[in-house]
Order: sequence, then structure tokens, then C-alpha cells
Amino acid sequence: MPMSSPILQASDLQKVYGAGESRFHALRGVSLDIAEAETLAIVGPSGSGKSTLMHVLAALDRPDGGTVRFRDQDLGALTQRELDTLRNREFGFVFQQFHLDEGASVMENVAMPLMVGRIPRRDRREAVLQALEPLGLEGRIDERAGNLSGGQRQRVAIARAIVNRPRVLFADEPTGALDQENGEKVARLLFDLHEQYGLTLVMVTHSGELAERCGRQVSILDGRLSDPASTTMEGAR
Ligand SMILES: Nc1ncnc2c1ncn2[C@@H]1O[C@H](COP(=O)(O)OP(=O)(O)OP(=O)(O)O)[C@@H](O)[C@H]1O
Repeated sequence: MPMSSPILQASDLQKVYGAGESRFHALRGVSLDIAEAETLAIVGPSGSGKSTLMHVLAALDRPDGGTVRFRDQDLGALTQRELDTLRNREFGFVFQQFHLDEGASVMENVAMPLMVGRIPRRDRREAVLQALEPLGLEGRIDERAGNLSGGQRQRVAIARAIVNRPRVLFADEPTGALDQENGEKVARLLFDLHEQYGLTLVMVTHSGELAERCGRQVSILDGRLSDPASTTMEGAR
């Protein structure tokens, strides 16, 4: 059955850290198609290469071999500047440890991708309010990020991730630093964003429960996908 072309397509990815004695082969030929608007969990034991794979897919890091294509564009053919622009426009990021500037306001944190994308100052506040609104944080816009609770901080990080209206949201252990209740709230928000905007969601997680809620899971072990049949989009929704 013909399928629409994938939004992301990784082919035979290799990633090697270090050299000599400390050389470590973290990705050993990973091929993976990701369909537009699917929800994908990348699972596997600690140190298996999950974050490395996510970073390479998201153009945060370049592979040492193989290719990543975004909408048929070979990311390896782009200059660093072109890659940075594409990442800022098309991808949003949520990390376990939030990575907020705690001394800055919610407004300043969420506006960061808009500044990188050279959106004029006069348009930023409205865009930030729109991003905060579905997360229930528009009333906190002028608060210092460091004054917020962990769950609220992760919601600010999600607002920052969606403020540029990206097509793909990458989340690395998004609920890992949160208690059960706040983790559930954040998980629900991520799936709501997928439903509302058709965002493609790519999530690295240790949580079997979170992974189960994704349309598809791929499992990585020692830098290889453990079930090669899972690399196509048959299971995508
Ligand atoms: N910058 C680096 N330099 C050297 N080795 C690295 C670097 N980053 C990761 N590694 C190694 O590569 C392997 C894969 O790391 P990665 O972070 O992708 O694993 P992971 O599956 O996400 O693990 P975890 O679940 O513990 O976060 C690990 O053995 C790690 O020690």
C-alpha cells in the first residue's frame, strides 16, 4: 500500500564518540522512517543510544555516517547556518531538565526561539501568549522562571518548544524529572498538542506507560534498532 513520504527519514546512521581507547560506537546503522503527525517512542536501556539518535534526527548533532532527510532534504548537504535555521523553524525541543534560564522571565524564556528566528520584538509577546495559553500559563508571563514549580517549568519549556509552530516536537525524557501527577499533566499536554496541531511527536522515554501511549515504539540496543521491522511506518497513525 503506498504511504505518504515520511517527514523524517534516517538511513544507516553511524555515530562515533571519542577516539583511540575511549572511542565509542554509539549508533551502528540505524534506519528509521517517521511519518508526518505520528507519535513515536524511542525506548531502550540506559546507554543504548536513544538520546544520540534523537539528537542526530533533530539536527542537534551530525552523524558520522548515513543520512537524515527532512521532507526529502538531505540535512548533511546543508551548511551549519542553514541547519540552524531549519531546526529553529521546524523543530521544537523538550528536555528532562527543562533547560530554562531560571533568572529570566517566562516571557524571555519562551521568546527565545522567536529571537533566534529574528521575529520583531512587537510581535513576540502575542506569540508567547498564544503558546502559553493552551498550557494554562498566560497569567505567569512576567514571572521569573525560577519561581515556578517543576511541572510549571516543564510547561514553560513546552511553550518555548511550540512558540515557532514547529512540525516536529522532540522530547527527551519529558516527564523524567517530574512526580506522577505533574508527569501525567505534561504527557497529556504533549499528546493534546499532537492532536490539535498534527505535530509529529518523537519521544525518548524510560517510561513503558508513556511509550505505550505512542502510536509506535522503536527499541534500541547497543546502537542498533532491535526490531528492524519497526523501522517503517506500518504502525504509524
Ligand atoms: N559526548 C559523548 N562523548 C562520549 N561518549 C558519549 C557521549 N554522549 C554519549 N556517549 C556514550 O554513547 C552511549 C549512548 O549514549 P546515549 O546518551 O545516546 O544513551 P541513552 O540510551 O540515551 O542513555 P540514557 O537512557 O542513560 O540517557 C553511552 O554509552 C554514552 O556513554
